[in-house]
Amino acid sequence: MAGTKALLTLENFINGEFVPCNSYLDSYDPSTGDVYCRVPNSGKEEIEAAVEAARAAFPGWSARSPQERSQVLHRLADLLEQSLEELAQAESRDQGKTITLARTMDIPRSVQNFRFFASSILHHTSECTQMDHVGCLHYTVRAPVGIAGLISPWNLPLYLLTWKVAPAIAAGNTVIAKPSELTSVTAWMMCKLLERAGVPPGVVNIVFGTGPRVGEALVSHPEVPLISFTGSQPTAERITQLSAPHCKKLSLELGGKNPAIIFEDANLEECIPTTVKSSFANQGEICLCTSRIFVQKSIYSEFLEKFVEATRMWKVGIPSDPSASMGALISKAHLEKVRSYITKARTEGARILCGEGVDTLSLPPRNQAGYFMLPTVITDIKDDSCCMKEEIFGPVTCVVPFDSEEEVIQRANSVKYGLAATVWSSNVGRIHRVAKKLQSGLVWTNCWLIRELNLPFGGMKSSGVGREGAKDSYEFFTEIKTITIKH
Ligand SMILES: NC(=O)C1=CN([C@@H]2O[C@H](COP(=O)(O)OP(=O)(O)OC[C@H]3O[C@@H](n4cnc5c(N)ncnc54)[C@H](O)[C@@H]3O)[C@@H](O)[C@H]2O)C=CC1
Ligand SMILES: N/C(=C\C=C\C(=O)O)C(=O)O
Repeated sequence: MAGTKALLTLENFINGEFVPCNSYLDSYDPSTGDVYCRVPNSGKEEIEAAVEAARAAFPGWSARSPQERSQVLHRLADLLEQSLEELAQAESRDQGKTITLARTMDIPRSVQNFRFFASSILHHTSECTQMDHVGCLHYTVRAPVGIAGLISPWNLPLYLLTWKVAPAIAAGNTVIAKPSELTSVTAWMMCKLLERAGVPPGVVNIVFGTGPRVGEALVSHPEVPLISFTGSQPTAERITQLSAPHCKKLSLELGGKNPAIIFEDANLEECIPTTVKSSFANQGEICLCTSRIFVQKSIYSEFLEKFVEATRMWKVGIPSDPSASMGALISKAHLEKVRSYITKARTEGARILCGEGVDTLSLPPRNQAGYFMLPTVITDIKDDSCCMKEEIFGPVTCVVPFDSEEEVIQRANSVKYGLAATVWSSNVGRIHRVAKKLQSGLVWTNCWLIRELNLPFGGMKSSGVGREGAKDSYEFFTEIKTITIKH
């Protein structure tokens, strides 16, 4: 444990109050490798206290009208927006992402998550059918499920936490959230705003700590009937096992091995910068990032040359540098894992065209121990290489050629994941055909990461179970009942 004097020390937020913990974890600044924060190392005891608070708050909160809950969400969105700069600085320091990304994407999207669900909760309708021949009318009603367990990852900390908290409380649930132990700061900062927004004590409880300890205590708790999780596939498997004895409702948003398919009639002027971004945004630490680029043979050489040139312009810098496109990776262990894939690719005879081991990264002396690496492009790699099959979750992308539409669809679908694909072509018929055949929950054509929050978000195959979005999140966070009236 590092010296604790100047360290930022977080506390759990239970029943509307900050509560100290008797044990703490070190949290690192990814840009320097220094410990700068202490995160509560909570366990069963803290989960018990949070469950008690959430249970007590449920009758009052769930009885409020959607309009009343909506107003609270709007107030919270406004307060987050007023703190945008402070939150962006904190997110960038805690996660290693650039300040520019935190300012323009993470925090604005967190604000938008509350505004979006504050609005969408007002517009749901229920179903009604009639059976005149037996004198019956049938209709459905929905009710909040109860205490929602929300587990979020380290790559988009506040963005993904609020994407769960907002729909859960909008629908009338009370929540216990567990952010990643690697990036807990902005969740803790949000807790400071809850009372002013009018969130009653116990409606939002945030308990910090590790997955195996506090995460499992939350998942296993019999009074938490639903778990919404975003993270890795092995953790999802564990959560599924622990939930099974209780038949919990599960929403699992997992990883990807996302293909970009680039046909010879693609507009490369748009495709290249967007594919650099889709490969390396947030250090490649977004489940939607591209990591396999299939390019039609006739334009392969041209694409590769221009893509590598554009990748070399994707500036790696310290997170606080507003001109940087990429900051530091989340942790030393993760950096080593990502690098190990490049070593494996090299051993298999693949070529590294730029980045790790090819180009030189220059950093200020203070940041030499930070978790930085250059965006890396691999080619001459086989489809069955681990770099083409496994989620690397870092700034590494593979580029390979293809001949025909049928072939590329089959190769794009040949991994266990099915989250997000991009297709680049100016032939609209082909775009529809290919998009339809891809085993992918999301297909972006001639663009990437343009989000329509109303529509279903999520993956197929090992990329997850369930969808999130206006209607999908509402359905997940409520139980439906069918009522029959004989008249
Ligand atoms: N959204 C995504 O697709 C993400 C994918 N990943 C992938 O996962 C790999 C490992 O990253 P991790 O941080 O270890 O991801 P993870 O899946 O272990 O962590 C995500 C969240 O789950 C919690 N958690 C971990 N074990 C748990 C358990 N047994 N019960 C309940 N909660 C648990 C963590 O504390 C964190 O809050 C990454 O290299 C990346 O490939 C990681 C984060 C996000
Ligand atoms: N779930 C993830 C990203 C979601 C993005 C969005 O909702 O826009 C992830 O990277 O884990």
